[in-house]
Order: sequence, then C-alpha cells, then structure tokens
Amino acid sequence: MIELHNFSIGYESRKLLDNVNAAINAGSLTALIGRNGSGKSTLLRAIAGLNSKYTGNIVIDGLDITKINTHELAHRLAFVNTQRTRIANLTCLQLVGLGRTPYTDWIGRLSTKDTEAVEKALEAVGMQEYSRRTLDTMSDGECQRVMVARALAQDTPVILLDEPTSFLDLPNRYELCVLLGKLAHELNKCVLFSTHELEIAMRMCDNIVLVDNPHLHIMPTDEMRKSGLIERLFGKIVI
Ligand SMILES: Nc1ncnc2c1ncn2[C@@H]1O[C@H](COP(=O)(O)OP(=O)(O)OP(=O)(O)O)[C@@H](O)[C@H]1O
Repeated sequence: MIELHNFSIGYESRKLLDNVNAAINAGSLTALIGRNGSGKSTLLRAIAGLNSKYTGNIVIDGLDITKINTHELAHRLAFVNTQRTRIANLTCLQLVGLGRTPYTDWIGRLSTKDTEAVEKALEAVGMQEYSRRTLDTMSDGECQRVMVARALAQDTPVILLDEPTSFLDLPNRYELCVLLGKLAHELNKCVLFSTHELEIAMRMCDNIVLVDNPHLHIMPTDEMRKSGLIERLFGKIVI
C-alpha cells in the first residue's frame, strides 16, 4: 500500500498539496483525478521516487522511499508515464524485458523465468504478435500498451500509471482498466492511475483520489459520487 504522511508538494509559485495524510490500499484499483494542472503527475512522480522536492513522508509497503535504494524501489513499484517511447531498433520484447532489470544479473541477461514473464506481460495487453516489432514502427496506442506490459513484467506490488488510457480507443481503454482491476483484485496489487476519463474512473475503480488543491480526498467510488466534490470541481456532469 501507499501512505502519505504530512505530505506537501508544489513549485516555487504554487503549493499543490498541503499536509496530506492518506492511504491507498493494496487489492484495489484507484483512479487519480483532478483538473488540468492540479498536480496528478507531480504526485505520481513523487511516489515513484522521481521528484524529491516534497516535505513529509511517502511510505510504500511500510518503508519510507527515502530509506530504500532505487533497486529496492524497483522491486516494489513500477511506473508507467505518458511520454512517448520511440527508440529505433528497440523491439517490444526488449522494451518489456527492461521491466525485468531488477531481477537480472549485472549484464541484464534474461533467465527462462524472465522470458516467460515478458511473454506473459505482452499477452496480457494483447501485444504478443508485436514482440519482434520495433517501437518506431508502432502507433501511440500500441506503444502505450507495451509500456504497460513493461510494468507488468516488473511484477511489483505497486503499479502507478500516468494517464495510461490517453492514446487508447474506447474498447482498449475499457480492456486496460479490466486488466488493471484484475491485477488489483486477483494479485492483491495496489494500482493507482491518473485519468481525465471520469466515466471510466467512476464505473471501473474501487476508490477515487481527487486532487482538490491543496487537499487530497480519498474515498470509495460510491461515496465520492455522492459527496458532491466532483460536481464542485468539474461542474455538472453525468457519471
Ligand atoms: N517543473 C516544474 N516547474 C514549475 N511548475 C511545474 C513544473 N511541473 C509542473 N508544474 C506546474 O505544476 C502544476 C501541476 O502540474 P502537473 O503536471 O502535476 O498537473 P496534472 O494534474 O498532471 O495536469 P494535467 O491534467 O494537465 O496533465 C501545473 O500548474 C504545472 O504548470
């Protein structure tokens, strides 16, 4: 699980979150929502150990992330960001194989178990046919699914995803959320993803984390629906 203790973050000009205390549980699929520029990516990057300009504590599975090294963190947490990955000559198989880095020897040789994990991850996102394709020959949506496969191959108890559905068409968005839900419910993972798709968040997630600067509200989805907070931030919408 992810815990935030007395957590504050922002940039010189603006405090985004102030003195937040929150817990995001294992075994649940949680959507992170909020208006543009509210700080969703900033929060995810901090939890992933990529932005240390915060005060307070971030605790993953009982350990403060500042007390563990990047190798140990990579065993606990996988992060999928929205940046386009278009490395020429890198195949899907190689990219997803990078997810196994925390488990391989110093030259990154994949064992049979690693190769199986890579193949299983590609299959889970429906990209097994693309394993030999290079990323520069693929669409944004295809690349995004392969990036999710890399996180699956990493096989961590916590998975963070920054707008993982942004390049996907409607069926693929739902399919990805179903997959993330399965990972949370069947493998007891803590899955947190940011999204602007309120409908998907409200229909498919167990919990919602809402950035309401400088506060962070965390509630089961039903409770959030009834709270009136979403209407207050986003206006009257049907979800
Ligand atoms: N490196 C930075 N330096 C200064 N300000 C920044 C920096 N990165 C982001 N910001 C600002 O911090 C705020 C939060 O940005 P962030 O990208 O975390 O928001 P977000 O909720 O993910 O936005 P969106 O929904 O538009 O993707 C924004 O106002 C942004 O302009």
